[in-house]
Amino acid sequence: MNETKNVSTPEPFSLAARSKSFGYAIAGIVFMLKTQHNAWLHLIATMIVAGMAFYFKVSAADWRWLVVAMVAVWVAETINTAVEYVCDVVSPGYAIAVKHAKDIAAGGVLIAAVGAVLIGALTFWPYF
Ligand SMILES: Nc1ncnc2c1ncn2[C@@H]1O[C@H](COP(=O)(O)OP(=O)(O)OP(=O)(O)O)[C@@H](O)[C@H]1O
Repeated sequence: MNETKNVSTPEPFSLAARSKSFGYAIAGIVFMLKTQHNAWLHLIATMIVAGMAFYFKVSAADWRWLVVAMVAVWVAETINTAVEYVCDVVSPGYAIAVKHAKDIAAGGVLIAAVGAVLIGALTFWPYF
C-alpha cells in the first residue's frame, strides 16, 4: 500500500484494482468476524432468523424485510468497529470526544438492533 495517495489526480479505472478493493472489503469482514464479540452475537442472531424464516416458509415479501433488518445491523456493526479502530489510533489515551464518538457509533448499532427486533416480531407474527 502507498504511504500517501495522490487524491487530486484520479487513477484510471482498473479491474485488477477493483478486485483488490473487493478483497480488502472481504478481509475487513473476516477480521471483524474473528475479533469482535458483538459480531458473533449478530452472526448467531442472523442464523436464528434465517433458520426461522426457512422453518416457517416465509414469503418473498417477508424475506425482504428480514434481509433489510439484518443488513442494517451488520452495516451498523461494521461502521461501529471501524470508528473504534480509528478512534484508538487518533487518541490512544482517554479523550471525551473519543468517548462520545464510540458511544454514538455503538448507539447506531443499538438503534439498528432494536429496529431489527421490531421488524422480526412484525414479520413472524402472522406465522405463529
Ligand atoms: N480512548 C477512549 N477515550 C474515552 N473513552 C473511551 C475510550 N475508549 C473507550 N472509551 C469509552 O469507554 C467505555 C467502554 O469502552 P469499551 O470499548 O470497553 O466499550 P464496549 O462497547 O464494552 O467494548 P466492546 O464492545 O469492544 O467490548 C465506552 O463508553 C467508550 O466510549
